[in-house]
Amino acid sequence: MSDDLLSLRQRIDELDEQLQALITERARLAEEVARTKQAEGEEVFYRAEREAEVLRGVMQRNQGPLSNEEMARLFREIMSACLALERIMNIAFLGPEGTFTQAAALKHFGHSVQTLPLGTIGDVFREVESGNASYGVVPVENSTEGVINHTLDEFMNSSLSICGEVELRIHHHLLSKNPDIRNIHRVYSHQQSLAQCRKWLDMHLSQVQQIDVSSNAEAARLASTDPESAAIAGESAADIYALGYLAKNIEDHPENTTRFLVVGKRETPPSGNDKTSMLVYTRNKPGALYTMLAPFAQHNISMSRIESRPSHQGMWNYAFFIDIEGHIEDNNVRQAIDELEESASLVKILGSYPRAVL
Ligand SMILES: C=C(O[C@@H]1C=C(C(=O)O)C=C[C@H]1O)C(=O)O
Repeated sequence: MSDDLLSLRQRIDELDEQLQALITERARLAEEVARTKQAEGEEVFYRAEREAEVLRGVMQRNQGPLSNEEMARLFREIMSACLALERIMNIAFLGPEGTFTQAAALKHFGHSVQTLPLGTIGDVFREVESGNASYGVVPVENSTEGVINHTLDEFMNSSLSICGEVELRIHHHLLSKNPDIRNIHRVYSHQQSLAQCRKWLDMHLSQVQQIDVSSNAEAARLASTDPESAAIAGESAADIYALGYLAKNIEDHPENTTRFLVVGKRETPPSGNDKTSMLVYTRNKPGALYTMLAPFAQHNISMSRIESRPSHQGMWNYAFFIDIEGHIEDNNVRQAIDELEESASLVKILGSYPRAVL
């Protein structure tokens, strides 16, 4: 080994030692925070708003060469490990193991949590409501396929609050036990993923049967038992079921992103850069939508999403899911909602939460 390389490695060793000592000191402080919370009778140890603030600080201070996201991801894991000293959290998600929802849960909470796979979006809500899981993670919209109605509908009857959002770039791969694409006769995947790879499938596997199954992870499991088949799924499913890659990143839109929501029992205080989601029921009368939206315009509040769903409460009533910028504790948001309550049949605040950092 050259002297140059040797001395560089010595410097790295010294830095690692310092880093490790600092991480240990940080972990001790987190333990002290836990004792303080306990002494103050606090039951909730996870603080979404504080974590968002820490991660934003990391990104603001970063000057490269690591990207902001890479640096924040490292701190994400340090915080996750520190929080696990206070309490190991159980995170319910739309399973099985290996779904994108699990990847979203780990992206948001880091890897020092326990993830609990559940069969349906409704089960995720029930498990958090009953207290068996601390938080739940469910998909809410995809940039190519649109909104996930099951999730929106659950909010109509649930008392849970949204306490976070996660955005995940979705990359689909063609995975199989078989090394030769010419031997593939069936492709398994969730119907949304088949739709997201439609052009690629038409071009490369137009003669092959497409089988729509309950999740991408289930597709990967099936492909692991059937060597004449392939699955369209993500990287974690490939790892879990030991499948090889026949083609990578086969999604039609490279910017394909899915947004997930984190639900819990606690309302989240302001983090300094927040969003608020609400459900607004209106009567079907002329100008209802216009009247509903006017307070947001008057108070200079940006709206990032509006979706309508049948309210299931009388044939002509609608429920609108609205996301705005700002926190319910901000004056302008509070005022706009007070005004909105005068015209709408019902306004249900689903939660104010930090805008996705990572
Ligand atoms: C240490 C705390 O508890 C948890 C751990 C955090 C951390 O490691 O920075 C931040 C927020 C909490 O989820 C805290 O509340 O400050």
